[in-house]
Formats: sequence, C-alpha cells, structure tokens
Amino acid sequence: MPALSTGSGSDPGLFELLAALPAQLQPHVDSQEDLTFLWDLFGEKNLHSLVKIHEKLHDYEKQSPVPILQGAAALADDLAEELQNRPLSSETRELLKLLSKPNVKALLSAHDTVAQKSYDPVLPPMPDDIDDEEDSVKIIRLVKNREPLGATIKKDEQTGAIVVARIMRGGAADRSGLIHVGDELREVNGIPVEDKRPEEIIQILAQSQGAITFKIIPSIKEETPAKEGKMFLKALFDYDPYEDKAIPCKEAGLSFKRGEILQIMSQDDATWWQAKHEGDANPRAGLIPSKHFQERRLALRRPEILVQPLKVPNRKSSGFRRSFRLSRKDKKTNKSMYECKKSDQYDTADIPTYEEVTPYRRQTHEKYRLVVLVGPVGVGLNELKRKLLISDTQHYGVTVPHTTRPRRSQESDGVEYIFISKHLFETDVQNNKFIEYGEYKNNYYGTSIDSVRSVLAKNKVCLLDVQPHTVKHLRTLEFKPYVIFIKPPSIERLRETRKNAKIISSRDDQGAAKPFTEEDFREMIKSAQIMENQYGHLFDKIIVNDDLTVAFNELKMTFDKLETDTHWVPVSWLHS
Ligand SMILES: Nc1ncnc2c1ncn2[C@@H]1O[C@H](COP(=O)(O)OP(=O)(O)OP(=O)(O)O)[C@@H](O)[C@H]1O
Repeated sequence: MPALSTGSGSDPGLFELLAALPAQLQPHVDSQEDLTFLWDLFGEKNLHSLVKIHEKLHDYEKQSPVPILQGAAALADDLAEELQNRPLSSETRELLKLLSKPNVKALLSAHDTVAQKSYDPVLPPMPDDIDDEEDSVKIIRLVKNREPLGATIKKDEQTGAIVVARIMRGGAADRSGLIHVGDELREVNGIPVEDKRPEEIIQILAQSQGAITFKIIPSIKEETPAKEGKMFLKALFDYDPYEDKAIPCKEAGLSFKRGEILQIMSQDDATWWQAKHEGDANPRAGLIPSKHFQERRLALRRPEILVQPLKVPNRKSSGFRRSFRLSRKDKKTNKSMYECKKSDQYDTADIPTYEEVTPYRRQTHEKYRLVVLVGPVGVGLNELKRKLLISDTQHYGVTVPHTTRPRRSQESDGVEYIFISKHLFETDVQNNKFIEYGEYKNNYYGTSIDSVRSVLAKNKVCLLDVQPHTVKHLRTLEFKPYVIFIKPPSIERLRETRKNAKIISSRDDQGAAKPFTEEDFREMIKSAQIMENQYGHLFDKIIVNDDLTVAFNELKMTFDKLETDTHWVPVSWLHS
C-alpha cells in the first residue's frame, strides 16, 4: 500500500491517492458492504483534513522549531494591562478582545508548558491537618504479564505485618518504581492479607493475570541510591536454586555454571545478592548466595577439605602426574618424587565461590600471557606442546629447567638444563624461586620463576605445564596466566586413539616407553576427574584430547583468540 504522507503539505495528489485507495484494496475485499464502507471512509472530508494536518505537523516538526520565549501567557497579560491604560483605537480594542479569549489564553499556556517542558501534573498542596498517627495508604495498580512480579515478601516477626522483603533489580516491581523494600502490604486485589501467610499471598499473586491492585503502607525508610551493576564476578561453582534449601524463594533464584560471568545488581542483603548473567538483555536480576554465605556453608559441608592438606600425588594411588615433565629431551629424567611447598596445602581462603573480574584485552606492546597447561599423566600435554613449538618456533617457547645433576658431555648449560649446585638449589627453594621442584636419584630438578620470565622477555608465548595446585601461585598480575586443562576422552576413545601410542611407564625405573595399559587409561580418567573437581575453577579452557589433530587445532584457535580477544581476568591483575 502506498504511504499516505507525500512529504509536501499541499500535494495536490493526496486526494487522488486517498480516492484511489478503495480501488487498490478492492481485490482484497470480499463483500460489497465492506467496499462501500471503504469508499465512504476514504472519501470522508474529515479524514482528508486530518491527513493534511498530520502532514503540516510533520513538516513543521522537521524544521525543529524552538520556542522564542517560555512565558508567552504572562507577556500577553502584561501587554493587555499596558494597553488598557492607553487610548483605545479600534485595533487596540480588537487585540485586547483577542487576548482575553479563553481559547487564546489556553493556547498560550499550552505553548508555555511545552516551552518549559514541564509536563508533570501540579499536585494539590498537602493539607495542614494530617494526623501523624494515621497511616498513609497507597493504592498501586500494576499490569502483570507472564513475568513474575520480582519482589519477595515476609512476615515481620515483631508486628506480624506482611512487608516487602526485597525487590529484584530490573524486575516488574523495580521497573514500576512504585513498590519498595519495607512497604507493608495490606491488600492484594481487594483481599486483605494481614492474616495470611506469605506463601498464601504468593499463591494469590501467581494466579493473578492482568492488572493487580495492591494496597500498601509505604515504608518511611529512604532507599540508598543504587550504585550496582558495575561489578562482575566469575562463578567458581555450579548453582541451582531449586536444589538450595536455604534460598527464600526458588523462583527468584538465578542458576549458573562454574566459569560463567555474573553482573552483580545488588549486595544490599548480606546473604542473598542479586545478579544477572553478563550480557543478558533481560533486565531482571535473580538471587544468588553471597560470597560470605556460600563460603560459610561450604566450609560446614566439607570440613575435610579444610583440615586435610592436599596429598602429594602418588601415581599409584591417585594417578596424578608422576613427573612434572621438565625436559623430555632427557627421557631418563623421570623424576619420581614431587615436592610441594607448605603453602600448597589447601587453605580456607581456597573455598571457591566467586572471583571479581574485569574485561582485559592484551595490548600489542604488552608481554604475552603465560599459558599454563594441566592434565593427567599421559593425556598428551607434551605431544600438544611439541606440535605447538614446531608450528612456530619464533612465537612459542618453553622454560629451561634447573638441575643439580652433573652436566653430561653432549649437554650445554642453559640449553637442556641450567646446572647449579645443590647448595644454591636449596637456597633458591628457600627463597621461593621455584614454581615446582622435585628430586630424583639424589638430584634436584626444578622450574624457576625466572625461567618463565626469560621466555616472556623474548616476546614469546611461554608454554608451561605444571601440577594443578601450582596454578594459584602463578595467578599474578605479572603472568596473567591462561590455564588450559587437557582432558582425556572416554575410555573407549582412549583405546582406539592410543593403540599405537606409548607412555613412559611409572612402574619401570628405567623410564622406558611402553604401550598404554587398561590401568593407565583408567588412572588417566580418574585423575582427570579429581583435577577437574578440585581445580576446575582455575581452568579458563578445557580441551578434550580425543583426535590429536582436532585437539591441536582447538588449542591453536584458543591461542589466537587469547592474543586478540577480550577475556575476563581477576580485577587484581589490572588494578593493583
Ligand atoms: N590424541 C592423541 N591420539 C593418539 N595418541 C596421542 C594423543 N595424544 C597424545 N598421544 C600419545 O600419547 C603418548 C603420551 O603423550 P605425552 O607424552 O604427550 O603425554 P603427557 O601427558 O605429556 O605424559 P607424561 O605425564 O608422562 O609426561 C605419546 O606417545 C603421544 O604421542
């Protein structure tokens, strides 16, 4: 259908256009009656006038006129007064008559209102004789669609009154701006609620559709202006409100998965915060347990975690990596003991709840982020690392480990190893210079923090594989580590893909490579599960090493994105 607006106020074609419309619509109209109606409608003079007015206004709007003055009515009054005191000519009389007409006065007043942009209605003044004791009742009408109201209620312990306990940020009640925390609820849709339990009232609300009328006594408490919405937290645990016995209202809860980013909308309540998923267009927030509350109940639920130090991995029992893979250039260096610092033990601060994060994108002049690879023994960390190194030797680098064993004739200091004395090694251990260290056949081996720095200083991406509990020590502003967990596929896929692969047997003191056994596969899967349960909150990315080429491509893509995309990192890395 052609548009009615012709763009020019006095377009002679307009009437023709309106007149032509019924004929154009004829093929779509079945009955003669309807057609006659259309003829009458489009031939109607008033319609033509309306369209003309619309066009005129449209043209006028395009000129964006601005008012010259905001007090035209007062000016007209002043003028009338001035004129009264002058000799009255016929023109003056006519002007005075015009200015005194109610419709002209109303027009000038409307002009002033628009010019001053003061559209709010003027409320009558408050009466002087208000009884302080009398409750001022507010009647609120909200039109409710399918979305929940976004408010929770409770019974005041002392007064027994039903009061609004919290307003969910961005929810229907919040957006209305009419209901506030502390407001006392008297009636819902004319039903008194004083003698009702909160659950019964929720039932009434849930069943109401369309307009709901509330009678409330507003709370006198001033609400503090909201400054929320600026804080982002990374969830370090999975949460399902329907499985949470403590949440005051399951429907109001927000479920989330470990690793997801939450935008915190309110921390007014010490136990239940309000949050939404980052980037979610829906403005309504949901309830999540506060950090403090979650920490407390996790501590109560898992006391064993707090008292038991993390066991030093023993391949036989847990399947954790036996070696910490220093240099595979020397296959015989298969260090059988793994040492960890006292601080590696699990401490109370480690209860994973939330971590405050902020977006970060690496600038071209900045050093590359340290890439930390973790995974169970034999999963293929070295294979993937090797492929990456070969793919671009200029771009990727690995650390050179320290050792106290004597240098062999074919080795050069600083290439296979950095050779140092036992005494110096022990001093360095004391001074926390090692990320990891171990002992094998009376010799120490270790990866120093400085060896990571030296790779990064060459403007290379440093690939480091460590025991998962070491990761937390690396999470610093300096290294901004990106942690990738390499996970084994199912046991069936392991059997298929590792048919011809070999692993350096932990049971063989000679460190000879042998085909994988069923036990190796089972241990690999079991230790991957333990790692994921215990350290999953530290992983930025999980890659399943099923088909080697697929896993390698995924790894490569992750690296490319890491260098160019924005990622969420702990705030402390940027603001400390
Ligand atoms: N996706 C894969 N498909 C088939 N074989 C694989 C795959 N990934 C790794 N392998 C093979 O599995 C064996 C063990 O891999 P690799 O040495 O990289 O494991 P690792 O995790 O570094 O082990 P370790 O803990 O003993 O250092 C190697 O022979 C390797 O080629």
